[in-house]
Amino acid sequence: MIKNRQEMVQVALESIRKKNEYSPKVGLVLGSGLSSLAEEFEGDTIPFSEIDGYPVPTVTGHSGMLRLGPETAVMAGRFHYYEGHPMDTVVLPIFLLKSLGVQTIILTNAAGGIRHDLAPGDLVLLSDHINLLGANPLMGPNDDSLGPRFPDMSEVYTPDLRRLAKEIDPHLAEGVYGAVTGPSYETPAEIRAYRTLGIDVVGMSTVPEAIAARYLGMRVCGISVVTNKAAGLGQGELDHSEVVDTGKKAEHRLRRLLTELVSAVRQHY
Ligand SMILES: O=P(O)(O)O[C@H]1O[C@H](CO)[C@@H](O)[C@H]1O
Ligand code: HPA
Repeated sequence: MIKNRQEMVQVALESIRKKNEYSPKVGLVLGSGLSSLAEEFEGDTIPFSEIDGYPVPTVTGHSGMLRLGPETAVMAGRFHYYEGHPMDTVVLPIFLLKSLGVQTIILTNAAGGIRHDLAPGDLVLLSDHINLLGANPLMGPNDDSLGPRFPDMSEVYTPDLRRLAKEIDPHLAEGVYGAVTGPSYETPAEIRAYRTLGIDVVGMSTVPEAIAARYLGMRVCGISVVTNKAAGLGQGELDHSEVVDTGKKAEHRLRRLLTELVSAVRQHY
């Protein structure tokens, strides 16, 4: 299985290297409705369809492009477990970013707000996560040359990066992200249960990527855009088109945070 993943990385890397030779140190993954933020970062745009062996996102709001430049590699779109991908594919972008030279990764997502003070449009800096996916991307044989069999997860979201983000946006909320499989949204009873577990925002991504990135020794920053109040807390039904629309509306504040965070990271490390 591991060989398979590393082969996938190698094949993808070779096709990218035919297009350019950049080795940026900062990587970003853009969640639902956030793909157009890729244009903020300098680089060549490589559609996922031109990366050998790479899948194409099936979810609206994920454009499916890599923007690869001298300073940043931006994945505009991601692969979710609920799309039917194996975990190896869900975290393929993270292994690929690592092989491109990325040392610091900023993971963004759209999420439902569970904590009462969180409203649609708010940004939440992730302080920690709870994995409710029932799977871990590191299951299977371990390649000790990449990372340890039992990687520590006591500080997944690098404190230094959280401090830098709070300096840029002092009003940034912080919270715990809970990852569920989806694709059905949660029931109100599940949301009440997740609140008692200590989950502040809920979504269907990010955690496998964060685990893989820590395993590979990267610094990790996670940022959720609250696109809706979680099930049972707001009015009406949840709808992915509203998630995408609200994500787009929050782009202005996120744009500033991401661009300034990237420059702070470049100065800091
Ligand atoms: O986490 P991202 O990719 O931003 O997407 C979020 O939005 C979708 C649900 O509306 C789910 O895929 C959820 O995880
Ligand atoms: O309410 C939600 N639940 C799960 N995933 C989500 N992604 C955006 N909003 C949500």
